[in-house]
Amino acid sequence: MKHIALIALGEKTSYFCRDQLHRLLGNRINISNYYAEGNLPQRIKADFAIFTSRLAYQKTHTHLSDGLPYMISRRSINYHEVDKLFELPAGTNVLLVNDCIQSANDTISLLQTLGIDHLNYYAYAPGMDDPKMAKVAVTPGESRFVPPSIEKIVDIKTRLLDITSLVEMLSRIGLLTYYADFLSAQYVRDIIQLIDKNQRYKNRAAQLEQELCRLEASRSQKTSDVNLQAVYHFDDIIGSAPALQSAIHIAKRFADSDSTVLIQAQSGTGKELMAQSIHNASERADGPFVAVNFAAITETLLDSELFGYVEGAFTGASRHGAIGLFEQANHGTIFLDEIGDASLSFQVKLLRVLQEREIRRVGSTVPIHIDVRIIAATNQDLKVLIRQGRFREDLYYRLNVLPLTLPPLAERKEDIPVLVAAFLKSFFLDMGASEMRDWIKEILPVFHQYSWPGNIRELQNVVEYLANVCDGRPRPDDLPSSFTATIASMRNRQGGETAGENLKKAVLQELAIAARIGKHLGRRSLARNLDVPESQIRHICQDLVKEGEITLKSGRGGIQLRRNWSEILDSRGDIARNQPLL
Ligand SMILES: Nc1ncnc2c1ncn2[C@@H]1O[C@H](COP(=O)(O)OP(=O)(O)OP(=O)(O)O)[C@@H](O)[C@H]1O
Repeated sequence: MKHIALIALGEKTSYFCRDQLHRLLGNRINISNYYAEGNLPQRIKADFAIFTSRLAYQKTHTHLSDGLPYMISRRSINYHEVDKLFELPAGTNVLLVNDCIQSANDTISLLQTLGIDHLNYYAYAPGMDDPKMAKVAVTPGESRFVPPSIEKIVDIKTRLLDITSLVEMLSRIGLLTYYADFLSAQYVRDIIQLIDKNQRYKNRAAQLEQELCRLEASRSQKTSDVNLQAVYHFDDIIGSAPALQSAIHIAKRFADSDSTVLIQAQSGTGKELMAQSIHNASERADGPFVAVNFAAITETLLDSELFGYVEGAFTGASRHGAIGLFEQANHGTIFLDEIGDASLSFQVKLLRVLQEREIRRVGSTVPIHIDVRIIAATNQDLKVLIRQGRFREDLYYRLNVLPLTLPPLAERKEDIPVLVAAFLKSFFLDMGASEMRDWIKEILPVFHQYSWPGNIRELQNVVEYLANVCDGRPRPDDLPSSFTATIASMRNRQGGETAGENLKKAVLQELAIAARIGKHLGRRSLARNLDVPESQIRHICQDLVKEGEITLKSGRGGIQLRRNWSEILDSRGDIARNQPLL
């Protein structure tokens, strides 16, 4: 697996861009993210390094290990956020605020290139005089630099790594053809969504679609290079929890069959891992395994991606046409991931393919028979989508022939140590078993308490994060901020338990001190002496009865010590020391 070091100036950008890479490239590339202000190791080791800005490069490049190839990424605006700008009236003066003047000017050029040119932009960076030209500031995540005269801030959030830089990076690490379709789809979808926001830009959308076609055409010329292999086997699935073992047992039975499988499980639980394992244990193991992610492919591309197209099917199409993913999966397995995200119109087409086992290339009426095993997966509840009218019931029944569910990590926490050990092994090749036990010691109780919404993928990321930021054994406070609430509630509970124990001791000592002078105390006197509510004293007394320390009788002298007062006072701890004797 290729290992990329992503290096930013600040922590926020570092995590933001890392998430962008994860979203675009999935988990087949190992990404370690660093930032100049914080977690830089002495020597950054990886297959390739990408800096998020020239400034990040200038401040950190001395940490690169010798000969490590690198590039400085260009940055692009965040298409999901930029539609906020359409809400500003044409001709509005806006201060474009960024961390340095060059970045501010770059952002202005980018916005103008995208046709968002109905605003009058003035570049601004910290250290400059406030031009007092505008009441509105637009900033990509740098609102802390906005001058005080500004009345309204439009934050278009941290800038993304630019697509052309990502293409360059993938090309330099030899993975461009593998990711080309994914990248083009994601990129073009974002831009088209942006442009759809405003009627004014519809003409440009048409142009972009032609860009889209060119990308598609160049991608399809290279489809023979696409990696069509499933790399995982059942033996790679780590964990002995009964719920997981029973899922593996069922999946192995499914591998013997050729029927359609529907895997329903939370995100990051190993659906693709399971799909690949089924394929590799099936009779189709020597055939291709093709994964299609419906959350990543734009509607415009879907038909040509899945069914292919013939010469002249659309502007920019390759002269020779191209085969689609269904045809590429012939004699193998197609993995339809995130099937819940497929549009209703595409669901109709899919249903037809499932029924007829035939496809037609875009621009052609000739049916092509395909011999493909289908494994679909989703982390959504398809029954709910059906009720909401977002998923076709007939397609659901076509897919749900062999249903498989995978347990979330929260339901198999006993597997956490072995998963952590496996993930650690990929960072510290020579780490022994006892070293691993030692490494996890202090954070394991937190891991057991945490809810793991991102499941195994999240655990994998957390281990990678700790392996990068901690020099020795990680402590709970080293964990990322998603763990803060869990750690706080564990500490509160511990605090509560200690407070309870202390109160018990204090009650016993009060009773012993009174007994020494022949007095008995009731609950009310104890509550008054110790300044706690009587209800709490009642609970404590019930606990002390269970522990055999006191007996409760009705009437005066109701609370009786079972041990001699001197024994209790002799063994008194810190609590009693400051309390006056009666
Ligand atoms: N039981 C397991 N043993 C080892 N690694 C696992 C296991 N389950 C998941 N993983 C790892 O966790 C990551 C997520 O797995 P995978 O992509 O298969 O999950 P998914 O359910 O398909 O996720 P998504 O719904 O987000 O597509 C991968 O890196 C995978 O190798």
